[in-house]
Amino acid sequence: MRRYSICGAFFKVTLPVLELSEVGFHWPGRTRFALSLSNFTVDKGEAVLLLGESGSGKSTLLSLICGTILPNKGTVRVAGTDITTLSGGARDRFRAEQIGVIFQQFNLLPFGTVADNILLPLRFAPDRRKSAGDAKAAAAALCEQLGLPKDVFAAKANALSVGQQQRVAVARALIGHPPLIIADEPTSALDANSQAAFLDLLFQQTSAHNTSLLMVSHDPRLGERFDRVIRMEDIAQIERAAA
Ligand SMILES: Nc1ncnc2c1ncn2[C@@H]1O[C@H](COP(=O)(O)OP(=O)(O)OP(=O)(O)O)[C@@H](O)[C@H]1O
Repeated sequence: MRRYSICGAFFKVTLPVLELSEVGFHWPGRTRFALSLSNFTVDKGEAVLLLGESGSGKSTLLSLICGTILPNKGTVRVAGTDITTLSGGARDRFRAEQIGVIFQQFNLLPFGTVADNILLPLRFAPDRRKSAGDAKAAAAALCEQLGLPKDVFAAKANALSVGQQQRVAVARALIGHPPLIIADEPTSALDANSQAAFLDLLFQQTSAHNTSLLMVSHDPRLGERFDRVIRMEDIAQIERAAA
């Protein structure tokens, strides 16, 4: 938070948790897809749904936000830090500290236990570990809040149902309260009832900690649950050269 003084009166300004400015990106060696985006922000505690057709660059944008790829130009600020200025290793550590990621296929360690999977990001993120407090107890509490039975805590991830794996993926993203949660189509494989239940769980947790959420989906019906709905074409220009 910054404080500004105008005519002696102080105003507090909360910086966005995410801010991309004047970003340009194309995949190395590929000239057929280029993304440019002048400005996009997500505020603290805001839940934003990002819609877009297949191939419109949604996952590419999430990768730029997570710093797994770098833009050719522009800035990507997460919690006030321009991640394009960080080295590869520093970016990995920064991501582990600041961003909880829920992948489409959950990306759990299949032979790791539920506890191993939930605690994984804390291994690379000492500040997030501190903020989790007693990490094992925090993981167990998240399991309980997310409706995972106690006896699954020591089970291997590959022995869980899809719904249980999804809850583990949510717990892994939430542990230690990172300021930003990124979710890439986490509900695409679910029926309508399970989608609603998943969003209930996610919103309960993000609201409790004023966490920002950016979720990608193909499904505009989810929009009513979010503070803001945007389409890729509203925020980015995509150039697709002919083959
Ligand atoms: N690792 C990669 N290397 C090269 N090109 C890629 C890579 N990943 C995606 N692309 C290309 O970038 C473009 C946008 O793909 P992206 O996956 O970001 O779209 P999307 O909107 O997430 O699609 P979907 O909804 O189908 O997941 C496509 O032309 C795709 O072929």
